[in-house]
Amino acid sequence: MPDPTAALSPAQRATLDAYVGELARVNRRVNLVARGATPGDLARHVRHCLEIAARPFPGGAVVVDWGTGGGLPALPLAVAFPDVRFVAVDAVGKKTEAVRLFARRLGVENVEVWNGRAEAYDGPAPHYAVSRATAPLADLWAWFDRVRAPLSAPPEAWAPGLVCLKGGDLTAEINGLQDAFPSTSVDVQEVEGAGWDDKALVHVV
Ligand SMILES: C[S@@+](CC[C@H](N)C(=O)[O-])C[C@H]1O[C@@H](n2cnc3c(N)ncnc32)[C@H](O)[C@@H]1O
Repeated sequence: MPDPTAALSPAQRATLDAYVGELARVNRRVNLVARGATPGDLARHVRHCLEIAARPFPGGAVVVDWGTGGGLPALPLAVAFPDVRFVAVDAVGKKTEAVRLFARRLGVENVEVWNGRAEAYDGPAPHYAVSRATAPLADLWAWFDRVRAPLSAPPEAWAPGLVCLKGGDLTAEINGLQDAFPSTSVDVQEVEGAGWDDKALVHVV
């Protein structure tokens, strides 16, 4: 797949660099990304999340990030798509507070946070869900399907649905999804990993 950062402006790159600095600083006291992650590791996490930018989200769309942790992938995507509204969801208040702080410090105005379990989400109705390293596909889809709003997207954009980064053997996960939701269809593309296992970009509609 092409370099997901190629289309970013110098200002967007600078914001992402500043985000890596903020993540590194706060990760020392709040466990946002793997303990001991270096700034180089964190930059690879950010780049990995931008694989989701392979296709755009339409302007004005609402995208929910299930289990955002320190803002991954919501914050890098909010920088890449400034006219899309991202809602970063996490059950852990310290994490959503950190994401709120990052967004304020970086001047990223199109990401908001929702603290609580995804099963109980009652924030803005999403047209899309994104996620990385949070839950099996069947859970991610169930959370999204309960609250989703319809949207007609242009052909170059992601078709409304779930776009997530996954690793390992996906066969059991896809079977579990399609047992629970037989009308879903799944597309899997291999993407560059970043030294760990999350090498598939999975799109569910
Ligand atoms: C392994 S971390 C991944 C964080 C981030 N997506 C990343 O790629 O760095 C999983 C996150 O999902 C959150 N989480 C897990 N289950 C959740 C649920 N049902 N509702 C909300 N957040 C959840 C956890 O609190 C944790 O922050």
